[in-house]
Amino acid sequence: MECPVGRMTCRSPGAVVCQLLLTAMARSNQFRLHVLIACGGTGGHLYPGIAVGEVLRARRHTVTLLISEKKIDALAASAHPELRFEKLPYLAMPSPLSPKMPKFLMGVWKGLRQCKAMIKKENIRVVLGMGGFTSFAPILAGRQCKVKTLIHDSNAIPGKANRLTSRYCDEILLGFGEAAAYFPKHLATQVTGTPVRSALRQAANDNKEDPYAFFGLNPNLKTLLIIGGSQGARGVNNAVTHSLDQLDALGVQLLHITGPGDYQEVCDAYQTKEIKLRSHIAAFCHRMELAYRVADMAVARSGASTLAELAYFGVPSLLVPYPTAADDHQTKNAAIFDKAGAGILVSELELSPEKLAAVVGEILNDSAKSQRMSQAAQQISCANAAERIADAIEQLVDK
Ligand SMILES: CC(=O)N[C@H]1[C@@H](OP(=O)(O)OP(=O)(O)OC[C@H]2O[C@@H](n3ccc(=O)[nH]c3=O)[C@H](O)[C@@H]2O)O[C@H](CO)[C@@H](O)[C@@H]1O
Repeated sequence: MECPVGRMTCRSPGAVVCQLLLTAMARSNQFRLHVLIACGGTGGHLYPGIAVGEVLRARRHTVTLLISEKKIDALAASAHPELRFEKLPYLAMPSPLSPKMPKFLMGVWKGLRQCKAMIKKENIRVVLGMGGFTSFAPILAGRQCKVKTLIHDSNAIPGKANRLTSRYCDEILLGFGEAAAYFPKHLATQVTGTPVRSALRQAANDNKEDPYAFFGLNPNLKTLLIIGGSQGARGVNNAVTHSLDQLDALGVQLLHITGPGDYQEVCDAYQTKEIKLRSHIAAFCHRMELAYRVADMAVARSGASTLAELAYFGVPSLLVPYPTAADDHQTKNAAIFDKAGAGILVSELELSPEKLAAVVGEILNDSAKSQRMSQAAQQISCANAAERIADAIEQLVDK
């Protein structure tokens, strides 16, 4: 662009101002980055990726989200037509001697080629991996194309894919500081928290929509939210359906999000129960912001995004870690909430109907306790995690 005062002497104040303006404009163009966010495979990777994508778009960067071919990815992406999603084959790493290994390696190779082509063609300058083996090929491709690479791990024990790719990364971002110990000591880590998507953050203080009316629930009753991660949790569903009589006796109403796989079975279990009349059962909920607003308490798995959201909304919780999660990371996630006084950790093995109802009653019938837990949850919330990750990306490019 030609400077309108280009003929002025270079020392004149007008020329200095013009130079400053041109530098600022060049900088802002340079700062319109194209960022590739690899975040498929599960809601726990996808939703934080979406949250970061939303902040980057608001800062006028271009964002492409790489997701897998799994149903949950399509379901989550369908609620975000404003974002660009591209698919990569889903890759779960098998054990080293498994006959599935050649297929996995072939998938990595294909993903690597696809990502490298995309990075070069679309002038992508940053690759952010949100964890899982769907991040593996994009991070390697970013490294090979010499663009900036970052990973974010939202669990207290990081996943295998992130541990492997960390050595190819310029920056390691964490949901919980506890995860730092699992990365090589010479690699620097930064705790950002786990991002919560904007629909949830905007709705936290929005009183325009009546969440009770949305679910057909009674605003005068205490509400127990039951949620088992993005794909539901059989262990949590079973524990709750076996406790319906005890929960009925507490006089609470239930908002039970079952996950698509268990929906029918859960509905059948409620069929003959009184409490069915005070319950809303859904296979999947696209309006989690409304669910958290009605929740006086939650019975939940301890996936990182669920925890970040419970903390954001200050919902006290009974946390039932997924017993076979990799390296038992959900137990370590839940232990952080338990220690902070934000949740109560009960293993799936210990969760009898009596225990479940006792913990629910203990929290919902004691308003001082539930208030303390709610405040403790809000205190450990990193409300601006998405902004912190976007800052880390911009600062890295600026280096
Ligand atoms: C079984 C397992 O290994 N799960 C892991 C998976 O997350 P997984 O997807 O199981 O669970 P998370 O709790 O992290 O995320 C669930 C997300 O799904 C959303 N949601 C859920 C149900 C619904 O009906 N609607 C909806 O929108 C929630 O708002 C939340 O954003 O990756 C996470 C991040 O590495 C880990 O912490 C979890 O341990």
